[in-house]
Amino acid sequence: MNARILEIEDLTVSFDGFKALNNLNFSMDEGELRVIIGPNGAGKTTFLDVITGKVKPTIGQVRFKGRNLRSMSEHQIARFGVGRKFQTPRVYLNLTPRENLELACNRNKGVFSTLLGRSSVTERRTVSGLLETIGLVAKPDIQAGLLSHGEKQWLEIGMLVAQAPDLLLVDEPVAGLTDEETEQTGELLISLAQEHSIIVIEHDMEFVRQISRKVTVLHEGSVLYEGTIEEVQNDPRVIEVYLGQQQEEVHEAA
Ligand SMILES: Nc1ncnc2c1ncn2[C@@H]1O[C@H](COP(=O)(O)OP(=O)(O)OP(=O)(O)O)[C@@H](O)[C@H]1O
Repeated sequence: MNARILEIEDLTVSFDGFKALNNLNFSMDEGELRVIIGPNGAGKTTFLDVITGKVKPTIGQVRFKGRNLRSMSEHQIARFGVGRKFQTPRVYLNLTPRENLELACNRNKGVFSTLLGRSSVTERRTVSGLLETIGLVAKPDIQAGLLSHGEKQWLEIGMLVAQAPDLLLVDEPVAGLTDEETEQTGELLISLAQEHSIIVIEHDMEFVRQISRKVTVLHEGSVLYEGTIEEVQNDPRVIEVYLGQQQEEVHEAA
């Protein structure tokens, strides 16, 4: 059995008395690719905020690699192995994909020395490996601003991977992507899951079906249900609070 990478016990986060997370319990093993779904306001973003240290638990604890994160700053937690990908890509648009990845590989060595100096052979090999992983071998030297939205997302994922995080948190990676880009993003995350533990928050159920092994459903700040995608889709409570509403939205939009 794999070791636990993340263990969350009795976690409550209150904002002025309102419980965004309410006595939440959660755990995942090393090497898992876990998808988290749930209606708007369920607490998904707050859940990621607590893992990265942006928000501290009001009650309860988050243990990552066996260590309670309470006393650690956001920066320390990032260095300890938690990488986070936000919804909007945060890449340097005026630099090329190769330069963006070089910066990420050298983040600890200082930005200016990287821009001015030559990268070492090892770093170049790492960068070319990353370009291959994220499917940008054909476009290493164009301005990142000219990449499609999906390609920018992959570039940012590559920049996170360059930091070799143990746990990768990915917030709605396929919002606004084409069907083809969505599928390629799924393939990328599945391939990364061989070396990293990954949590993905997503609303796109087609995408969830593509990538997921185990799905956690959040509702009103707690775990409502956990299971395979088939189990989740057939659970009456999940249908009532989330999937049923999604169906209605699709019909209304049609
Ligand atoms: N800083 C804050 N102060 C007060 N309330 C907050 C704060 N952050 C989040 N909340 C509230 O906590 C609840 C959970 O919010 P959260 O953003 O975590 O949900 P979510 O599941 O990510 O929703 P969405 O899918 O819409 O992004 C919401 O009701 C939100 O209004």
